[in-house]
Amino acid sequence: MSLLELCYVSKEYPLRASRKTWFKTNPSVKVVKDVNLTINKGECLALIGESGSGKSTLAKLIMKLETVTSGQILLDGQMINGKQVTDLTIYKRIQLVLQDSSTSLHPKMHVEEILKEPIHNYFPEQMVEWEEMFLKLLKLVGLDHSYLSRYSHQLSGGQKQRVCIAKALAVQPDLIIFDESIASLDRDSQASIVNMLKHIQKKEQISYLFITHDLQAAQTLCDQVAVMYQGEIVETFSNWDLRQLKHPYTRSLVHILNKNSFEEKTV
Ligand SMILES: Nc1ncnc2c1ncn2[C@@H]1O[C@H](COP(=O)(O)OP(=O)(O)OP(=O)(O)O)[C@@H](O)[C@H]1O
Repeated sequence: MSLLELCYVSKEYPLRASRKTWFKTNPSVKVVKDVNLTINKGECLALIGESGSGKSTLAKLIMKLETVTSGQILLDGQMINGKQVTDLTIYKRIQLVLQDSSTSLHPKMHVEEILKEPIHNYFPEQMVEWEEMFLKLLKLVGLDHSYLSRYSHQLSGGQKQRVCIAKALAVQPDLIIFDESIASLDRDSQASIVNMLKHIQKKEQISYLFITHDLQAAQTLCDQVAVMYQGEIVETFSNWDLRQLKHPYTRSLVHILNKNSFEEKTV
């Protein structure tokens, strides 16, 4: 059953920031082109593609951080890219975890306050049980209660990402978008967070849109992969068999992944 559907979604940016007049329109560039994409309930979809192919723009369009030029974004069949839907309604159902957690964590708030904020905003009636909720959230992301009193500068990169994930989970969303959320971490932290996300997804039945350059992580975590190339979704697949992939760009990516894992095994 589909949770999020993108129907012919496009985004154009003006090439220059000049003013439009009656005799002249600004030239624009289309960075997302008629994208059709579905994320089912409880599914994890990876979005891969070369730098500049439009992946983050797509995430921003879903989160209403950018306006759609044309097309529709539907959540449970309801259009969410119109003016009538408030940002709060969207953020209650969809959360975004970015690569650079330092921008998402207030430097003067300790972890307890960071986690309290979404619970206070979205579930004020549950504030009485907040202590229990914090501990559950921290446990889900592999941290213990001793982290509640720490400030973000007292956390490692991996721990900061875990707190950001806990903050997103506090809202009890249906979908979490991870935009290169583990890219800045070392290999061990990446593997550990990918395993943790897999565990959380199975336990909480949340859907993920996992934007990444890391094909190995996508293979471990995701049920389906969508490939973006120059603003278009050129292929969607669930079988990593090179012979079944059609687009040359996907084939070259998977070929490199297979070669690297063969070399790792033979070292
Ligand atoms: N506000 C903007 N104004 C004009 N062009 C923009 C704007 N934001 C993004 N772009 C352009 O849109 C294209 C897609 O950018 P986007 O950040 O979505 O790519 P991406 O696939 O996420 O890349 P990466 O993997 O490097 O993060 C790029 O060519 C970028 O320069």
